[in-house]
Amino acid sequence: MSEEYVLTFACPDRAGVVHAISGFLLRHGGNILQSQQHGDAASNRLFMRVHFSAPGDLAELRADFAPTAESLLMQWRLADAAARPRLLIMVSKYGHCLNDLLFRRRIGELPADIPLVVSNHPDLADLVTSHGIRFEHVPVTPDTKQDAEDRLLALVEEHRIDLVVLARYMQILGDDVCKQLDGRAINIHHSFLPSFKGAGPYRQAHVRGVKLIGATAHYVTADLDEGPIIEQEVVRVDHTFCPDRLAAAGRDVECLALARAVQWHIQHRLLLNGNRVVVFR
Ligand SMILES: Nc1nc2c(c(=O)[nH]1)N[C@@H](CN(C=O)c1ccc(C(=O)N[C@@H](CCC(=O)O)C(=O)O)cc1)CN2
Repeated sequence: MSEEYVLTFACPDRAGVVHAISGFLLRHGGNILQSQQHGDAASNRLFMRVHFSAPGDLAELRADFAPTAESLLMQWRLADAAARPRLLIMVSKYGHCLNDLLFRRRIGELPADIPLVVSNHPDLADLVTSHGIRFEHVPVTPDTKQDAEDRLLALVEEHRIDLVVLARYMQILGDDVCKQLDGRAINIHHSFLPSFKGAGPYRQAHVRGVKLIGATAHYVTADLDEGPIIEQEVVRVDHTFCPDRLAAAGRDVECLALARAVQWHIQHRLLLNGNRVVVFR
């Protein structure tokens, strides 16, 4: 019986890479469903995403592909396209992005399991439990920050989490957590980065008198709001918008940018290229 898989890789760009991929697929009776590639001139690296169907199993495919990947100096991943990833969502007091993701999961648009939601405030417990999902309140103070982050990593391990989603979580994660979650944590920043990093971007935007505000979904790194950008969305504003109205206008674009980024990550459409992201939409 054929299963569906997604092969993603990056490697030094050279003649013969696509030939090697097609040879691998032919050996396994593979049928390409979607293939995308990007040749990055600056780094002379080739990025590819190949969605294909093939009989056989993941372990067998991985074992057969490994020597090819090694010979081409590939950074690669071969995933089961039907596997349901496990998400841990983190939130503070603003629940619009959390609510949007929970709704998308409930209607089947977001094909992922959400074993639990973690928050440093109790405010959104009812929303989470109304979806039948565990809510874990992990308060954060300067004295408890390390314990809170240890707890987070323990929960990630205990629940076999594939992706941590910071859905307007308003605490800065420490260097160790960021290292442990490298490439596996996405944040929604409520500005059109690189403008207005850090706290209070809508207040900053109001002071600056901007005519566009936006939201940026990015991978989390130790450098606050500097992580590789995955998706951005903007909305027009004007001089009549106070900071609260800017925040209200921003809510929809925050939800949209984050939902797209999470969806693309779990569909294996995102490949890191240094501090940039190749997005095979
Ligand atoms: N290591 C990282 N941690 C976090 C990131 C990140 O990119 N790297 N993104 C933030 C989210 N964020 C903006 O999107 C953000 C959150 C919090 C702050 C901030 O100054 N927080 C204060 C406390 C605020 C409060 O208690 O209400 C602080 O931590 O001192 C700025 C930006 C999530 N974490």
